[in-house]
Amino acid sequence: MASKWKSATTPTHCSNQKDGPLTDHVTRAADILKGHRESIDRLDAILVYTLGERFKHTQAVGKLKAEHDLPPSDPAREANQIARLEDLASRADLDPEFAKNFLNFIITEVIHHHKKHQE
Ligand SMILES: O=C(O)C(=O)C[C@]1(C(=O)O)C=C[C@@H](O)C=C1
Repeated sequence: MASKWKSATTPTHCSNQKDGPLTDHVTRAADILKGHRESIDRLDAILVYTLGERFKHTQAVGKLKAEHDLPPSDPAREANQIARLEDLASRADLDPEFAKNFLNFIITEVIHHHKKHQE
């Protein structure tokens, strides 16, 4: 039975003979897929290390806020960050709505950490 992957990479004009043009296409597609996946893995590592760095700073901010009795959240700062990220996202060919949701997701976690500092 033909797999989903095979059908997605097999041109309609391709012959089904063993070791023929079909094999070439499949091998080429597998190489291309491997290259993309290697890039994706590198970029995922960058994302994880970048987030780790960001949380180091926000943990320090959380401590500072707790020590000085400052509120965990700063809606004005968040509005600026979101506007800036939406602009960056459009220039980076990333959906601005996705960028906004992603930042909000992270900030929600940060505020949760900040509140723990204040307990
Ligand atoms: O800049 C702050 O005051 C933070 O606490 C950091 C941060 C953020 O994660 O960027 C988190 C919560 C605030 O509402 C705004 C921004």
